[in-house]
Amino acid sequence: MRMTAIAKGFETGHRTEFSVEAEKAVLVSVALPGRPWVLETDPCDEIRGLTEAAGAKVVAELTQKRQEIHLATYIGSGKVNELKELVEASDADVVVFDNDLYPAQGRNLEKALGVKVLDRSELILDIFATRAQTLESRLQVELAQLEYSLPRLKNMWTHLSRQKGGGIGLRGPGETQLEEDRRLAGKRIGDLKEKIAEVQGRKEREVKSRREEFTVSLVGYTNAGKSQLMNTLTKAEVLVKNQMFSTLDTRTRQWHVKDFGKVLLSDTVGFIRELPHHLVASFKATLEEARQAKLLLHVVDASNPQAEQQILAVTAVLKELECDKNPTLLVLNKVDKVTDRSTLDVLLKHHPKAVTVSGLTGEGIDTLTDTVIEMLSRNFVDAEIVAATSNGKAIAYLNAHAEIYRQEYRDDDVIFRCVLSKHLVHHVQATGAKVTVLK
Ligand SMILES: Nc1nc2c(ncn2[C@@H]2O[C@H](COP(=O)(O)OP(=O)(O)OP(=O)(O)O)[C@@H](O)[C@H]2O)c(=O)[nH]1
Ligand SMILES: [Mg+2]
Repeated sequence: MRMTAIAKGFETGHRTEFSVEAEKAVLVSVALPGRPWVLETDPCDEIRGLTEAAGAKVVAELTQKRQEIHLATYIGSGKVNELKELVEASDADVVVFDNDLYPAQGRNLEKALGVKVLDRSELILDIFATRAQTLESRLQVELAQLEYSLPRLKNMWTHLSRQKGGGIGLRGPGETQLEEDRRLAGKRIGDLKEKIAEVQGRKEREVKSRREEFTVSLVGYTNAGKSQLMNTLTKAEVLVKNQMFSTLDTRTRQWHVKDFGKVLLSDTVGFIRELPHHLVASFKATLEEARQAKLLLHVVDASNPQAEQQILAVTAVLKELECDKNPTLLVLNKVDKVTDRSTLDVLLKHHPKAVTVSGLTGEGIDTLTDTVIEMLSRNFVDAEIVAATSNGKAIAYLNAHAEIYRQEYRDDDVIFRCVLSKHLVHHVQATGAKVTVLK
């Protein structure tokens, strides 16, 4: 089944086999020592949201607490039987695991249950595949899907070849087909990587060309309210939806910040805990704006009981993307929806520098704006720079990196008044120019 999916992917540019549109789904979430949240009041909350985002209808849910996974079927055999009964009673078409399965576990479960089994990564990849609109995100999703499927393909192949052990003359068309699929998949991965590297290079240059501008990126957990905040701040009309992964492509809009000037604000794809690693890697190009932003606004749904864990998940992804050194402001959003004030107080106690807002009602937006101005100004200085007219290095450097608002010549010197990123001051000084910080 997975192979057909891959073969199809070659023609259409994205996989459709795992699409769970209008199907009835049974959810399974397994609590393991590293996944404590499964024990909370609504353990299937997130996987339910994901399944619905993929277009399926949830008909039943099952949870199990385990110390370690069952190697063959992830859950124990008693639970497999219970799950089978549940599948039959609810006439389900698909079982969705909130955990990631080994390829063999997926196959064993499909055999035992008689229905399709998807794991968490496959489900997320499926949502991305059906949402990807631009060429860039389609390439990125296809690469992530192929990379996720390839080991599964390999595994199937070894399994078959072992079965046929020493089978000279027994090599059937099945195996040839598998080898062929594997070869094709490998080649396609290579082609995709090349194309994505091209996109990435173009994107990096494009974003770098805006380096003198004040660039701010909205990042955060999926459904945290990033797009809503973008609309409120810039009067843009990007899609806002109570659905996970509504936004896949980065959108940049001008934000006119009172008393400060023009800022470029970007809305980006949302993150999720246990985000498939391949997806993070292949979405680097889409997240280039965030990687090069002067300031990140980390948007949090403060009304979600799991807000703290979501903050941790986002921080982990930012680290993987090497964005963890960018100045970041934590924005506790959806305060209008917070019913229990004490949960907000706990969040503020852990993150005393955070600001509280509601992208929907506009509450707290002024404070957010003031803090953004303060943070952006803190990283930049107004400077007067005196360089000899023969100091080509300094002049080229300033033209490339500073926002020059006045330039005059005196004797053999050229005098610039400009706004410069603080950490660039010593680079300019290193060229022999004299830098005076004005404020
Ligand atoms: N009550 C309330 N709801 C909000 C607020 N901000 C956003 N929402 C709702 O939350 C849902 C998600 O909002 P989006 O702005 O699409 O979230 P996002 O972070 O862009 O989500 P993805 O693009 O899917 O990652 C929508 O139903 C919004 O109407 C807020 O301040 N208060
Ligand atoms: Mg969005």
